[in-house]
Amino acid sequence: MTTPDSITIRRPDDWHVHLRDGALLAGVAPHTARQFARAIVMPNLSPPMTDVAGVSAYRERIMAALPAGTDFTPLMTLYLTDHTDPDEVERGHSAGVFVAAKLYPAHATTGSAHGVTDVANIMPVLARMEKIGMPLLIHGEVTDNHVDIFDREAVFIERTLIPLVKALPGLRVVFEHVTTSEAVQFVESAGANLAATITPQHLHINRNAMLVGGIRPHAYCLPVAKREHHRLALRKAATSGSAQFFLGTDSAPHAKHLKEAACGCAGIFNAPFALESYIRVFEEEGALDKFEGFASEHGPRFYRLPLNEGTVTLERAPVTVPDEIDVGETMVVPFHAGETLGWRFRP
Ligand SMILES: NC(=O)N[C@@H](CC(=O)O)C(=O)O
Ligand SMILES: [Zn+2]
Ligand SMILES: [Zn+2]
Repeated sequence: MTTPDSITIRRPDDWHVHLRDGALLAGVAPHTARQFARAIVMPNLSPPMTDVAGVSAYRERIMAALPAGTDFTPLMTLYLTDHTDPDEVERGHSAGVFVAAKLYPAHATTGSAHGVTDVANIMPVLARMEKIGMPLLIHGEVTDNHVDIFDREAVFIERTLIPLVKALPGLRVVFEHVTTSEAVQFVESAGANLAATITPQHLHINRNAMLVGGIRPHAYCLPVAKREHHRLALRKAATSGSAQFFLGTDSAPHAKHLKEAACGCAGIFNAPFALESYIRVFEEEGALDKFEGFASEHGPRFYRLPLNEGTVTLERAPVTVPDEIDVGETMVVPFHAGETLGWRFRP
């Protein structure tokens, strides 16, 4: 229901999030569990989550880190390496331990050192995933030193995605955190087996936010924010009503001192005000009626999971995002730090 003062939607899910582990987990996970019924939890821990036992134990740690009575379901993922065994993938999927597997090109992003060096190495795994209907989630950037960092997503489409989709047309693929008009066009032209997640930061900022007036590490994530015309293409895709685009925050907290450093970490912590951030985009685009599809319907349909029961409400009210958030052991600077957003989340 949408009124001028509030909007109530089916409970949403976050289809791409980093909940971290160890000392950070208990400070980070409740922010996601407060807003979302379910979340696709990324496996790029140290060491990465590469087998059934590891993913299963991580799931237990997540549940143990949440306050008692929290109604939240982590949807776990497997981290693919050059050595992943197709039988292990199928075993974990049929046991319900992981719902999807994640392809990180080696050295593309945070925690990807053990990723895949060449997609050719995992073709038997991907063929098995196609057969059992298990989604493949992709960080879509090439890592070639000769390719400019702002072009790495577009080049990945040409070099890797197009051949992959051609070789395995039945494989269901989520192109994660898309940042370019090329990615939007590719997804739209690829058909129903392809979908994409879009983060709040890539809807709000272009690369100027990171580089004008000084270097701003808290606007740095991967894939890096691009030119304005790309941001506009992403806003159009997210608010279009197309079932191929859905919510995935890519909330990726790093300690403040690790971002404000000579070599700062990639990742933006947006979980605490994720829905407030997204809804502002839908409002600005005159597309509040498309918000529920993006946040609560397109994702579960692609993953072939039931839609959530229950609702959440966002009401118009000024909400100021704190400069820093204590996640237990350390402080993290959230996305929109110090800004006032126009909506308040009500569970
Ligand atoms: N998005 C990021 O900039 N960082 C993510 C990794 C990722 O999703 O690529 C992280 O784990 O920190
Ligand atoms: Zn990524
Ligand atoms: Zn991510």
